[in-house]
Amino acid sequence: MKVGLLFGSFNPIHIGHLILANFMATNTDLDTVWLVVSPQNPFKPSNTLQHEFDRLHMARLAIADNPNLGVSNIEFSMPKPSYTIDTLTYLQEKYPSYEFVLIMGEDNLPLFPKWKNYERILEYHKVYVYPRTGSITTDLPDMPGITFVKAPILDISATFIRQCIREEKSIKYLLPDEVAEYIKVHRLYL
Ligand SMILES: Nc1ncnc2c1ncn2[C@@H]1O[C@H](COP(=O)(O)OP(=O)(O)OP(=O)(O)O)[C@@H](O)[C@H]1O
Ligand SMILES: O=C(O)c1ccc[n+]([C@@H]2O[C@H](COP(=O)([O-])O)[C@@H](O)[C@H]2O)c1
Repeated sequence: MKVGLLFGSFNPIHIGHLILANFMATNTDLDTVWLVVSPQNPFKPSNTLQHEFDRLHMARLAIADNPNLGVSNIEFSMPKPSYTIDTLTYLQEKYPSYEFVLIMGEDNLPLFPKWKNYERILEYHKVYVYPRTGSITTDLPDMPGITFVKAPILDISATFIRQCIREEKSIKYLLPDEVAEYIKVHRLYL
């Protein structure tokens, strides 16, 4: 089984993540895509970060009706911040017969050479990159094993959604209704 792993803060999950993950699961050689919710990205401040259990719950709500996608909370029981190489190693030990492919949006690529043991990630795993606006991917070191997937560009981000909520603007259609309702009921991101 070939499993794509989309690591992210999902703060909150939005249709960009969902279209990306579904596209990878249905238009590439991947059998399924798991969204791995990271408690703490080593490179991101935590001041705007919603509690990890809220982010996990929203991710589960968002993919509930999609058999192509799964959600993993594997990093919740691992040391923080969440280093992807450690999670990949752990998952590979847990599921030795699976092939794990790392999925990322193009915006993550310029900083990828600064990730913990990124060369080891490339040695053991393929990486599929989804295009994203505003990403500068020139002057990167030669990174074999990276595939750029041709797919529709989705100009949407969690930052924009958090800003809409703060400014009391509508977030309808930017994320699934169930997630919007959860955010409203629990008064998140205000
Ligand atoms: N619209 C998008 N197009 C392509 N990739 C995306 C998009 N949104 C998120 N991703 C990718 O999904 C993964 C998780 O992203 P993340 O949870 O940080 O979302 P985000 O919208 O970038 O959040 P934020 O705005 O808070 O930085 C990353 O690899 C990111 O590049
Ligand atoms: O392993 C690393 O050194 C590393 C450095 C930066 C980011 N990451 C991971 O990349 C993922 C993308 O994060 P985010 O916040 O952009 O959704 C998230 O799972 C982080 O833990 C991992």
